[in-house]
Amino acid sequence: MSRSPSLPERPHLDLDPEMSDAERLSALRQHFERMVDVNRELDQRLQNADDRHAELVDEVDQMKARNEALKTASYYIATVEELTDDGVIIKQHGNNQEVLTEFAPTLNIDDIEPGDRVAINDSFAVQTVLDDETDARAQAMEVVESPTVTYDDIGGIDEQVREVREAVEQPLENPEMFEEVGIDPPAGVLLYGPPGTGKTMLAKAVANETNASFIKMAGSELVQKFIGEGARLVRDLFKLAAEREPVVIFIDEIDAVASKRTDSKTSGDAEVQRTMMQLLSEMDGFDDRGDIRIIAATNRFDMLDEAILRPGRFDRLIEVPKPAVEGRRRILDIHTRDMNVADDVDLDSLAEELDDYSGADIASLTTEAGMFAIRDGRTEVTGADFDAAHEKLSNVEESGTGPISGFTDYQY
Ligand SMILES: Nc1ncnc2c1ncn2[C@@H]1O[C@H](COP(=O)(O)OP(=O)(O)OP(=O)(O)O)[C@@H](O)[C@H]1O
Repeated sequence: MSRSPSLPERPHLDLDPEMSDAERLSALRQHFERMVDVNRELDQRLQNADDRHAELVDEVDQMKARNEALKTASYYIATVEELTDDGVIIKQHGNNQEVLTEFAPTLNIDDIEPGDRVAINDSFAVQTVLDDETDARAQAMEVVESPTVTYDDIGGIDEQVREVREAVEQPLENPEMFEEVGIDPPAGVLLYGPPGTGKTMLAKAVANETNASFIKMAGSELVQKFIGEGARLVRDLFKLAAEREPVVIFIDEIDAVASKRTDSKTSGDAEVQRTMMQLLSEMDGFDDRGDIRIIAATNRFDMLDEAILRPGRFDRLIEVPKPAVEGRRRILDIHTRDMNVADDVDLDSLAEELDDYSGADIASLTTEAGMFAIRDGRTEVTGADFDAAHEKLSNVEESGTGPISGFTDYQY
């Protein structure tokens, strides 16, 4: 803060008793003029201080207004259910409480429809209609117009690729076949198996090969990140899919929203249940959804609620295991095809050694081997680099500190 400048010096009147009257008069006149100057300066300063005071009062008023606005801005979020003659029925997010309430007079009732998200104050009166949910949607869903993964990028799970193609590709490309034969195509495909075995890749590759868009939603995020919004986001997911046909919907970690019912009645469980019920109801209305195929994935098959496995829902189960030795060899091929690999690298014996490695582990191994070469200032990756990478990843396994996905014991 700046200090105010010191006050002007008070003029001093020095009258010598020896002075003549004329000299005295002149001294008094000069003194008077100096006093007038000081007075003028003080006046000016007073004026400045008044101006500054007015400015500060203005600032305080603005801060008060902003503070008020901030206080009243802590609204709750609700969804409009129905507009009635007696008022509007809203449902609060989080606790699902239904309330008959009214709109703030500033809102135009004609702009509001059932399904709109609104902000409500402490007395439940609707204050604002919120924008479309595109933000939450964008955060909760990964949308890829045309994924680039192809079946050639996936190794060691040929049988699974074939099954997924049959269940997902056929209904998208030859729907008339199913009509002629008189059967419904599988509604949903559930891929289950340990992490990092290529489940996501498989879903992306199918979308790519059928020129479909790919929309991914992670079950865990629905219940952890978007608390209270899971059911709505599931509804949005299917709405968005309908806008983008043909499309492959991929729900990763479906166990997070579709695990067996527990006895506890905590609100968290209730929220998960609501999300699952929404998913089931969307899937049940699937017949007339046209070019939408749905694939889910889980590492925890044992946890799944049987309700989601009923016919018409996820009725095609495909296990995606860790690759056997030939699969590992193929995955090594895939992940080294763009690498500058030295002649001494023996991928056959490496594949033998990588027992229990998932596809993702093999991808990490090749990257790690490349890093060893780079650290050494080489552009060619040698057998020793692969050995060093293997040893490093095995140490990670022993210390149990991951990132290696395949080394955790998952029950599936
Ligand atoms: N079968 C495979 N062939 C080639 N690469 C693979 C294979 N499986 C995994 N990978 C590699 O591992 C990465 C992760 O695989 P992906 O995300 O498909 O596994 P996931 O089974 O979906 O895992 P999670 O269950 O953890 O979601 C891929 O991007 C790829 O580099």
